[in-house]
Amino acid sequence: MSSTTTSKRSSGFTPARATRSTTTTERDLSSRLARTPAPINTILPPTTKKYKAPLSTEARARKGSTLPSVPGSPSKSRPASRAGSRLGGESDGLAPLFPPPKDVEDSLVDFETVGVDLTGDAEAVAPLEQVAVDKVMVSVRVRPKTNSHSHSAWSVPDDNTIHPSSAASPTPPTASQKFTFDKVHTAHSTSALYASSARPQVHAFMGGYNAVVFAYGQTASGKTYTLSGTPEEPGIIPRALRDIFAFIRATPEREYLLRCSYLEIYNETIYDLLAPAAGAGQAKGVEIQGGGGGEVVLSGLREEVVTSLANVREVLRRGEGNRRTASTDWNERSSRSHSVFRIVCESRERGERGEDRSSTPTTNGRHTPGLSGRQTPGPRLQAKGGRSVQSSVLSLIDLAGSERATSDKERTREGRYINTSLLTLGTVISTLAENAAKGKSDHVPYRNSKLTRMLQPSLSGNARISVVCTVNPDLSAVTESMSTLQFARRIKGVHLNAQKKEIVDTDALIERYRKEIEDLKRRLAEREEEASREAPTLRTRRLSAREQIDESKAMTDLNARIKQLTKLILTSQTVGNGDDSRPASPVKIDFDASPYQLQEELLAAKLQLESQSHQILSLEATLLARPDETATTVSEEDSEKDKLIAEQARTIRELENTVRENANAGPTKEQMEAEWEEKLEVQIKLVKEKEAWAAELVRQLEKERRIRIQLEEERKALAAFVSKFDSLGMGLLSAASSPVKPSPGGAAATFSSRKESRQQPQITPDTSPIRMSLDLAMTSKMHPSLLEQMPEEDWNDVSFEAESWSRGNTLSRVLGVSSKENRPLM
Ligand SMILES: Nc1ncnc2c1ncn2[C@@H]1O[C@H](COP(=O)(O)OP(=O)(O)OP(=O)(O)O)[C@@H](O)[C@H]1O
Repeated sequence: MSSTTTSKRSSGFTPARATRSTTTTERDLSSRLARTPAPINTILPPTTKKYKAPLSTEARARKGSTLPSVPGSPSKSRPASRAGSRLGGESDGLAPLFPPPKDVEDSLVDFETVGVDLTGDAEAVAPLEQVAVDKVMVSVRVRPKTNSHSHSAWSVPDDNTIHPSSAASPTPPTASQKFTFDKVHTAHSTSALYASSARPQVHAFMGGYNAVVFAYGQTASGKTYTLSGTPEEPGIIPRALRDIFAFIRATPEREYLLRCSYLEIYNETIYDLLAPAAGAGQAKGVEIQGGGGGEVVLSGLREEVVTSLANVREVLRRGEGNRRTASTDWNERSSRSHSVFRIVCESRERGERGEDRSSTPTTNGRHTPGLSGRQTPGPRLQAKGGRSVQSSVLSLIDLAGSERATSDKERTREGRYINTSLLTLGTVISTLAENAAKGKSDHVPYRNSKLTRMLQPSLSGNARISVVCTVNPDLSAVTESMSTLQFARRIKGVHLNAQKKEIVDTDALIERYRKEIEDLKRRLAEREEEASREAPTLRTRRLSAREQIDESKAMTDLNARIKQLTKLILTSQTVGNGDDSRPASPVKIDFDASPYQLQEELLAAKLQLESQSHQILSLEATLLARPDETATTVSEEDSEKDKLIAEQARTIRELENTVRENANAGPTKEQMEAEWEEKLEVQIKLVKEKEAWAAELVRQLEKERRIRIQLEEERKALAAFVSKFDSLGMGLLSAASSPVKPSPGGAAATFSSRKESRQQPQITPDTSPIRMSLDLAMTSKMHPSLLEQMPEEDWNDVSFEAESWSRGNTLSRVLGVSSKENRPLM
């Protein structure tokens, strides 16, 4: 069992179901209304027509009814009207005050059966004030047993009496244990209860009286079920709303403005259930102002203008969704607050075209009758002094139930607030009843709780009040049920004196709207008149295009505002059947539109028609011009298209696959970059090494080149010397004295033979700084030594300078001259 406070969302009723039944019945009603003069008000005196239902005590008594009398039921406090006596049958005309339909649908028939045929006789109208009820209407509803095997604690011997059953009390009930009320209900259905206990208040409200209906009782006794109901069994609130709209439809001589508000009193704070933040629990509290004998003003409470049943249902649903409910030891969805659904109704008489009838009095001071030719209380009110608007409030209250302390702290705290406010309500009621019974005027502690303070104007007399006390049939709840019945008995003693409220035109919203509409219409007419004074062509020439657009926009705006305001004011013609399920009429004529606008609309419609017929003609022509093979062409085209589409789809699939594969298979870009960076570094390192090696190689080559040059020079010098030596014949001389035997051919031949065994300077791998034998070998091959490059014949041509040779020990030193100086002599 959850102990959290939550929003109550599901209670309500099924719009569709409620709607269907309404539609049929209300259509019947409309047709009947068209045939017969419409009734003025359901709470007006009756005709001689039959009534099968419970009449008030007095009516029953007068009629000599066989029905048992109802002790303590509402009594008439004022004299019967002339109308009542004149109409015969019912002597005082009060009997149908609580018309008794079998079902809610029948309620609509009541508008006809209750109606008074007053055609042409204004004097026959019974003043509404004179049919005021001066006592609270009290009903008891015993909830059905949840366990069929258990015994009910209560016996209901007739429609008005209740006492403890033998299961609850073995001895016969004493007088104080027998309770008599206006009605005792035991049925599962709310239909009969609504008809007897709430509809009269709803009708009084529509007639200009404040009215209050509230449910009082122990927790889980059925208060919310009675007020809100279920989708299958609508409660008092949805039924009342349906009746309100039916009432407007049946009253063509008046126009209405309806506003709704929905609040709850939780832990002694008032919350607006329609405030946008209400659902989030952040709604600002509502303050009660005034109340000292006058009206209370609920400052900060949002009121929404409603124009249809669907509209008001939406408001109701929204508010119910924001109510605080929680699971308790006794009720799975217990209301943790008192909730109040309020409807404000402003109404006034209307003329033939909706204008203010009160402003067109006839010469004899009376007012022109409406279309139906029937009279309403309106003219009489007007005669009292100037324009007036009736304003009334209907409050439908679902009180939280009294309860014992629970194991849950939060629930106990809530329960304490609930019990305190209910106790205050009980005290207020007791004091009021005592004051009324003993003619006293003791202080009434209205201010001790928000609930009683808010109800002060109603409880102090200025409202029709109906209370439904709900009773739990369980034997375990006898004490609480007894206490509920005692409260019901006490409240029966409270005296009421409800008065109609007439407010001056400036205070009423309906009047403000009507005035604004009239003002807007006047401005529109002025503009039209101005426009019609000039010929259209002249006007078009005089005004610039911009001015024409502005003017047209201003006219449209004026018309839109007029329409908007007109929509808010409900009349029998404009109010829908409420379910919004009937398809809209194809032709909608706005009777409030100006001739100028109607002409404009007509012209636009004609132009649209013309252009549409042109379009149709040209389409027909195109169709005819098409060759017969259209069908095949079309199918071929279609198959081509299909192919193309299939191909495109395949390509897309392939591309998607490729993308997917690529995404899965290959390394990522980052990985590639890292890998390539590594490779690049290796390459750079290699290049650097090669550069270093190349530089070293160049250095070695330079060195070798210098050595070769030197050797070359030495060789040349030597060759020159040898040749010189030979030419001087010194070779033979020396050979004689030399231990070395001169070879045949002289020094040149010796030189030549020695050449063979000559040693070449080599760069070995050991000498290379980088020890790359292969490269070095290749380099040696690529760069052969200069000696090797010298052609063989050159050696033979070499001549030596004998003098140079003789001057030095070593060859170079011997030569001691440049190669140029030692150039061989030719
Ligand atoms: N007349 C009835 N017929 C059938 N079921 C009913 C009737 N009255 C009450 N119930 C059922 O009894 C249960 C309790 O009713 P409900 O919530 O209306 O009590 P409550 O008095 O509003 O309680 P609380 O004060 O805790 O909010 C609900 O399940 C409701 O459907």
